Amino acid sequence: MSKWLDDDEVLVGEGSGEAVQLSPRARTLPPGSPRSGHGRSPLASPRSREPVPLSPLAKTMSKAKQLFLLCDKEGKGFITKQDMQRLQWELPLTPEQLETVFDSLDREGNGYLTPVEFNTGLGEQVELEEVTDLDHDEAEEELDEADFSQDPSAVRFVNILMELGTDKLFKDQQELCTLWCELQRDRPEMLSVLEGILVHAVSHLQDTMKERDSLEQALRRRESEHDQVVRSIYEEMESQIREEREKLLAQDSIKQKEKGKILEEELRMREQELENTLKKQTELETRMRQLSHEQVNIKEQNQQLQDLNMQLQEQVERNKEQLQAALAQLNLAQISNAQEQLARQRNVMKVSRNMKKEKESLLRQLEILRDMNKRLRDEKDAQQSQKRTPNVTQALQKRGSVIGNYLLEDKPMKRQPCSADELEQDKKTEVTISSKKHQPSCRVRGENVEQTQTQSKAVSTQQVFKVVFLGNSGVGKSSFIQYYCTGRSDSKVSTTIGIDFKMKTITVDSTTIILQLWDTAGQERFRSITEQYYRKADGILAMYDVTHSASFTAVRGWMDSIREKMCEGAVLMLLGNKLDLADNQCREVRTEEGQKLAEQHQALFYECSARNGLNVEELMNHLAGMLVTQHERQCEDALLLTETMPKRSCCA
Ligand SMILES: Nc1nc2c(ncn2[C@@H]2O[C@H](COP(=O)(O)OP(=O)(O)OP(=O)(O)O)[C@@H](O)[C@H]2O)c(=O)[nH]1
Repeated sequence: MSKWLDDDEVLVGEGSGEAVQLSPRARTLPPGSPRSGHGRSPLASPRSREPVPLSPLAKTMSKAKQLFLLCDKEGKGFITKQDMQRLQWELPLTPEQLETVFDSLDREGNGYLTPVEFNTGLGEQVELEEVTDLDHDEAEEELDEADFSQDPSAVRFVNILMELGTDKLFKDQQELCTLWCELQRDRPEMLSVLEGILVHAVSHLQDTMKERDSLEQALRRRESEHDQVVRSIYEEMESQIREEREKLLAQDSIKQKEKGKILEEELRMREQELENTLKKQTELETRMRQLSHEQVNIKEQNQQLQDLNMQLQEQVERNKEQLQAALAQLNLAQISNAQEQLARQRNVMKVSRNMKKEKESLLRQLEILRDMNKRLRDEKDAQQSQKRTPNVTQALQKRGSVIGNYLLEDKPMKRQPCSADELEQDKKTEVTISSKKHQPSCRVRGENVEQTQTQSKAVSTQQVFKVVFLGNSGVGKSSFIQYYCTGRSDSKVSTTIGIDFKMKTITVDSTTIILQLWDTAGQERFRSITEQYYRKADGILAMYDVTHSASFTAVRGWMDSIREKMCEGAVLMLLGNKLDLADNQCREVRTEEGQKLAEQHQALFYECSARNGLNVEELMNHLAGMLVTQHERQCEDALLLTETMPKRSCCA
């Protein structure tokens, strides 16, 4: 144990583990001491000036303290069973033995050892060993005593010591005995001095020992008090630490709860975001699938289009070839067209020449009519005057009213030619017509002029009405006229070029009238010619094909144009032809549409068939009646106008 302490220090104490340093006390012999003893007794020994060796207990305490510090490396102030295991490198003990030592030291059984418990317990254990060691030393001393008991002087000295009661004080009695023997032999006078010194020393030693004992007791008391104080401080500190720990735990738990709530909220938000993200992902995947599907479709379509493109390119090539062939044909057609156009121009020139001639003839007819009108007035005046003076009649007649002569002689009037060419070409179709009002006769061209009624009497009731047929090419104008005039239908009717006409004589309410049926060409190129004819027509028949909507669309234009240019008082009729085909799902123009258009233009409306003659007769009778009525109204108006006008101006 001396290796842990300096030689001049003494550690005493028990339980607390804290050694109390006592100042080294010089235990010197009085001056003049002959020689120092051998080791153990301080008396008259040269080594008595050396520091007093430590007591076993102090050494134990010091050792215990160091062992405790070794275990409590962290400086906790106590050690556990695990800390105790660190001593297995310092002490020759196994871990199990160390555990046993710990259990024996931990008398309270709380699982840890304070420094007091450790040092006290260890000290007690070491004391037992010391006691054992002391017994061993005593045995050795007894052996030594046995050595010097043979000397009578030594025996005597021992007896003296025993008498003094110091036999227990000096453990190294052999040196004293040797000193005693040497003094007795060499300086017997010094024996009394030695004895005095011994007595003095003994008393001093005894006092010192008593003082030491009292100090040790005081020290133990203080140590126990200190231990108690330290223990109470420890306990207080432990309770404070526990409270603080609980407080901290409580604060931590509140904070952790708040943090937990925040984290839960955050977690919820994250979950929401995650759900949204997952939804978006699902949508995107769906969209991706759709897109890929569409892409596949588009690829297929692309492929198809490429194939189609190839086919089209091939077709284009073929078409190019065909186009070139067509161009060649077109050139040929253009040449033939130019030739045809020349021929048409010639025809137009011819027609216009005819029209000019017709105009001149009409003018001449007008002149004749005026002339006749004048004569009729003269005759009327003559008749009136004859009524008043019957003898005058004969004279007037004689004076020569041309009309009167014609009437008396029953001589037919010479007709004025409508068209010079036509009159020359077809002389056999002459018809002599006259009227009560002495309308002039006229000669017309026509293949089927029907003379239904001719009266041999001088006064004829026949009137001529000019009826013009209009409409697109192919609607059946020529066929209609053909059927009306002949009562037959002909499927092979050639298209009309320019103008053609036929005549038909009919009787309406005992009035015989002649209908001049003007058949116009429906082709657009003759439009300007046809317009000339319906300007002065008495009746206009605008025709369309009920099985051909384009013809109905065209007839609207015709109707507008007719309305603009037709004479006042002329009768307008809208005709839907080819009614025989309307039942075979071929009808393209409904009856209501035709009626509506007719109403818009204040026109009569019929649907008919030039093939089977449906409604043909009826509508023409209706038209004729309207014409007669209209004519009579015009005549009445004219008569009224004439009567109201002064005679001079009338004649003029
Ligand atoms: N089924 C049927 N066919 C008709 C009728 N009317 C005329 N057609 C036929 O229609 C075709 C044309 O008839 P056209 O009389 O030449 O016609 P369009 O209006 O005179 O013709 P353009 O002279 O060119 O103005 C002929 O083949 C006729 O047979 C009808 O009522 N019924």
